[in-house]
Amino acid sequence: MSATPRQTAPTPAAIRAAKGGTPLVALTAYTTPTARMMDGVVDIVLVGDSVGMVLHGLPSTLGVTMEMMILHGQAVRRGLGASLMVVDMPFGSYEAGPETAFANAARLMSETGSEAVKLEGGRHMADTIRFLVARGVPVMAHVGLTPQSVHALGGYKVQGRGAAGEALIADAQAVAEAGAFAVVLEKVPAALADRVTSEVPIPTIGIGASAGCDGQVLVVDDMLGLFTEFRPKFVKRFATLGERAEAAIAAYAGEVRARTFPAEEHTFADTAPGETT
Ligand SMILES: Nc1nc(=O)c2c([nH]1)NC[C@@H]1CN(c3ccc(C(=O)N[C@@H](CCC(=O)O)C(=O)O)cc3)CN21
Ligand SMILES: CC(C)C(=O)C(=O)O
Ligand SMILES: [Mg+2]
Repeated sequence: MSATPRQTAPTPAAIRAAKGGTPLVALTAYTTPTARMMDGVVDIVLVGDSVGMVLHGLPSTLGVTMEMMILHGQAVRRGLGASLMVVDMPFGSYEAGPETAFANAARLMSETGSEAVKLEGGRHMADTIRFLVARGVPVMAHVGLTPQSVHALGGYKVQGRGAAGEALIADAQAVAEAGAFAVVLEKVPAALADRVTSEVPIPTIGIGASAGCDGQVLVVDDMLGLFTEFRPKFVKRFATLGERAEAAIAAYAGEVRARTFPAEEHTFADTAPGETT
């Protein structure tokens, strides 16, 4: 939406209205300092349930709880003032029905201060999205590869290839018609992502989709090279901070063992005029 850092956060309505313009920039964040680094530089900050895999070592997003999303959401909120904050609804918190979904969405928003929630699913979640939107909960939808369905899908596979493309378009149309202000398209063929983007009236936010989407999202630890357990093809490493961190930790261990750290500059004399620390 803007090249220079934004001063105020866009509203969900502004995100919706940005369809077809300058691509929307989204990233995940899970902590205050990371949120501060991206505040106003990106349009949307997503407290993704990927936090379970990225920061907690879980094997999938299925074990992520409301309590985890609330704790990380509160941390991110403290670091943000000029980007829209969206919190993922965790597995099990919205699928049973609209009422349960509303209770949990309201809890996420009231306890974290987020402006919106995101949930996974297309046509089968349309009634729930409509219910939430009618009650003041802005909803970002997520179709294509929906990681909370990893076992039902049989892995983190490309979705919507061949004849399955029509069903994916119907999913994206359904969430738009239900009132979602944007939709994440994950791991779908580029040509399908372009078709969804041209046919669906809300912004498409791609991850493993296409540059033709109305915006892009990545997991921040992936693009910084901090998370290296697995690397989907759609991840570009804009930095290799993990390697640099490992080198720094090894250097520290070496200097401690060689007694070269701490050096004199890191230690304190018994008396020092004017020194208070
Ligand atoms: N660090 C991280 N990045 C993500 O993008 C991410 C998470 N965690 N956790 C939640 C979900 C899981 N996601 C994933 C996970 C794996 C692939 C993937 O492409 N995995 C394999 C292929 C597996 C297969 O084809 O069955 C790969 O090639 O790396 C894609 C999205 C996206 N989300
Ligand atoms: C990758 C994004 C879209 C997500 O859902 C997450 O980080 O959990
Ligand atoms: Mg997620």
